[in-house]
Amino acid sequence: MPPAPRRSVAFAHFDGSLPTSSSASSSPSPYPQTTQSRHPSSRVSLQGRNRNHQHTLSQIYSQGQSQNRSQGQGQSYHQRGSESDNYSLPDINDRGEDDGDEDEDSEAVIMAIDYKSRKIGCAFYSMIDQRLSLMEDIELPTSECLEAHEYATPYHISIRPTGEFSYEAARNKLISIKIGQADGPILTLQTPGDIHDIATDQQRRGNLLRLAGWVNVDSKISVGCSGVVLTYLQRKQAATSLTNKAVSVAHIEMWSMNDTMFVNADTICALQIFEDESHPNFLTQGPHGRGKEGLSLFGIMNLTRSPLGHTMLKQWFLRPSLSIEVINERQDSISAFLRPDISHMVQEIGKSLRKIKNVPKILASLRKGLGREGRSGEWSALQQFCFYALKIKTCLQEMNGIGELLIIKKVTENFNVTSLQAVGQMITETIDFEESVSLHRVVLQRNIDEELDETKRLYDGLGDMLGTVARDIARDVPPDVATSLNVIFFPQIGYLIVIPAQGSGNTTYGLLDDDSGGPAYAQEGWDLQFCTETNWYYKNTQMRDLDDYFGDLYGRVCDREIELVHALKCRVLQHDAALASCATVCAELDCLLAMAEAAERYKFTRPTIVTDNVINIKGGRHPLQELCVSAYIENDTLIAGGEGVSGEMLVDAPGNGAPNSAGRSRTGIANGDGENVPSMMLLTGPNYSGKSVYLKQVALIVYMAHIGSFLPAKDAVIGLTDKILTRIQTREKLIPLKIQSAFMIDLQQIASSLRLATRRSLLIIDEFGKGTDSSDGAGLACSIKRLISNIVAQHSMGFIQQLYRELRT
Ligand SMILES: Nc1ncnc2c1ncn2[C@@H]1O[C@H](COP(=O)(O)OP(=O)(O)OP(=O)(O)O)[C@@H](O)[C@H]1O
Repeated sequence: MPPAPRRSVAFAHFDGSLPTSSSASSSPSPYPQTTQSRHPSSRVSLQGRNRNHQHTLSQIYSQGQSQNRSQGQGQSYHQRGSESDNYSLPDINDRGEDDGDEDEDSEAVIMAIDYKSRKIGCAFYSMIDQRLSLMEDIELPTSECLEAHEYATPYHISIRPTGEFSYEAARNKLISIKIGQADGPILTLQTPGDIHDIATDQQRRGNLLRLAGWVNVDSKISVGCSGVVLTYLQRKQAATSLTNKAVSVAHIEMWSMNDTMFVNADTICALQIFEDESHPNFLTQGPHGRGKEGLSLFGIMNLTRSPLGHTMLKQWFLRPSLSIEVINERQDSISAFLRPDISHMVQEIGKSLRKIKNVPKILASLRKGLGREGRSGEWSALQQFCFYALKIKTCLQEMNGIGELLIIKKVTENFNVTSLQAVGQMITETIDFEESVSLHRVVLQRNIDEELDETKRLYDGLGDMLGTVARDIARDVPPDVATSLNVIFFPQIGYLIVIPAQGSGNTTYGLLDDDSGGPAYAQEGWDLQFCTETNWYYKNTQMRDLDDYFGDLYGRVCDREIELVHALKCRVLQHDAALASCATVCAELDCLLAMAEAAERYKFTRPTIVTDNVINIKGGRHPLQELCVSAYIENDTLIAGGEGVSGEMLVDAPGNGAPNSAGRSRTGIANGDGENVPSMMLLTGPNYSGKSVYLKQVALIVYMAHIGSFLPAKDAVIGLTDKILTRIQTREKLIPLKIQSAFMIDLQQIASSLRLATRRSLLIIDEFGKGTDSSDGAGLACSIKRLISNIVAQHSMGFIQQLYRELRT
């Protein structure tokens, strides 16, 4: 794994448009609250830019304090920031004149971004509404690893020292400050010196509990980023002496990226989307060892053939899409790849994909410069990639009737035949793979360079030549020494005469007459270089002539080969962009083929994705449970968010032996046929009747629909759903302070879910309140139902599994 880039922080001043989020404050947000209406500029500042330049995520953005501010100052800020990790924040006083412009400052957004252990976290503070927003930590697979790059950005960037990103320090900072009244600021930032004296232990505990209800304190990297932002604000406040204008945090919230469904760690865990099992091999266990996918949705659907496909599919699973175009496009491709008449072609493409290695990683390694000339395995992987990419393109072109697919368009545009052929040919003509394997280094073909060929020829004949020289020298030595005299070549030392050490019965001749371990023979003019137990090594004039004339032939071969491989690398890297984009499309193709294969294997069907706020599943199944029971009973679901009126439906548990009961609809929302469609469902039933499985089944089906997959259902109409929120499992171990009871964790989970829920969220609640007295639990369930009804009044969709019979009666 490449070393994690150093941590960093962004200080950004956007135009005031932010991604949507659910706030801890009840005050109306000036920003659009629906996914559809998110301001595009927030994507430019965070997603748009960083999607193209993932590397820059490890840097710090601070958009020009204003676009008008002198460029020189912005640049020097940037440069100073890039000089050293220890670069301190811009001297606020230095910028005093500019900061005098309070209007500009009041619209500033300060953002911190951190990348650590393959996860990225982010937090930002918006001056305009005193809002501190934290992101769920997002996993970035290795191929997307961040590298520090210099980009010309319209932001002020400062790389901050690692210490400022400390999770503990950030959490302590958040909980150490007095939290204001509901209608006042949540946090009032004091100067750094004051901060720890403010809250009592009891207040700190209370603050932590409240904080855990607002944001996911398990998103450690984002929490660390929020600490950096707060530190910046504190310093700024201290430096500008705006004592009468204390910096306050009025809202704390979670935010998610545009066009991505919000699925937090609780949901991923509760729905078994990923399931890390420690590897059976002891050596690969541990914090940095590779895990093993257990029984999980990703585990059963990851039928990708290439490492690139695996990585991309994981990304698709981690970030389900909210773009109906993206989802439909994936579904179209899956439908096409399932056509029986092209199945043999699809198989061929699958075989080709299997041969494709992690090309972006190889290219990144080649890009790193001199000394990184690639191993023969990497060159072979690139060569194979070119060959199989061309084969895939040919196969796709031969498939009739699927030319309209976007993936085909992408293949046509991104599989640059000229580049692929050129790179493939260059590598084939240059590298001798058989020799490379046997010699464990990159060996080049003959006939590509005269100098290399000549040196190799000399090197190949070196053994004979040295034999001739040895025989020549042997003429002048006693016969019994001549038989064992030799001439050899040592790298670095050069050509040497080898005389055996004096053995038993040997006579000592010449200069040396030591009969205890000396050489068998030595001549005048022979300079001793070194000796071992068995041999003595000399240089004479002849050896020196050989050194001068031939030198280190092997070294010359290797040096020349390195030069030529470097030249090859430079030529190949001219096609870098073409190869990288081709690899990305191959990964996408691999994911689509994997989803098509999963659809066929598990009998999934194509859903209809709509913008209406509805979930209508006919004959739905739980994709994992159905693999574990001999006969899985299918169940229907119909809920919808409607205009104005909230609806709820009381249904009996679907049962694991009987088909889903119809359910008695109460105040439902009328659908097109005049029937009432509930927007909330309360599910009751005896133990072991399949309630939990049913709830998870619905959530999983909605989740899978947003990945673009086919679904385990006879038929489904799924409305775009911005969040899947769950209160299913109590994940005690992730809460860092042991001041919460299991019941408190339940309450926090439900509190944060209710806070995050919007009109298009799916909320699943199972076994809530079981940690307390049953009458208290029933009361809590009732109040939560009422709260949900309020959200439902804003047209959200929700499920509650009600465990209390009291409520039913
Ligand atoms: N639709 C189904 N078809 C077949 N088997 C099912 C179905 N749904 C659930 N099961 C099986 O029934 C068992 C019980 O399911 P589940 O845990 O969801 O019940 P429950 O009602 O939530 O139980 P409890 O009230 O004890 O929490 C599971 O082992 C599951 O495999």
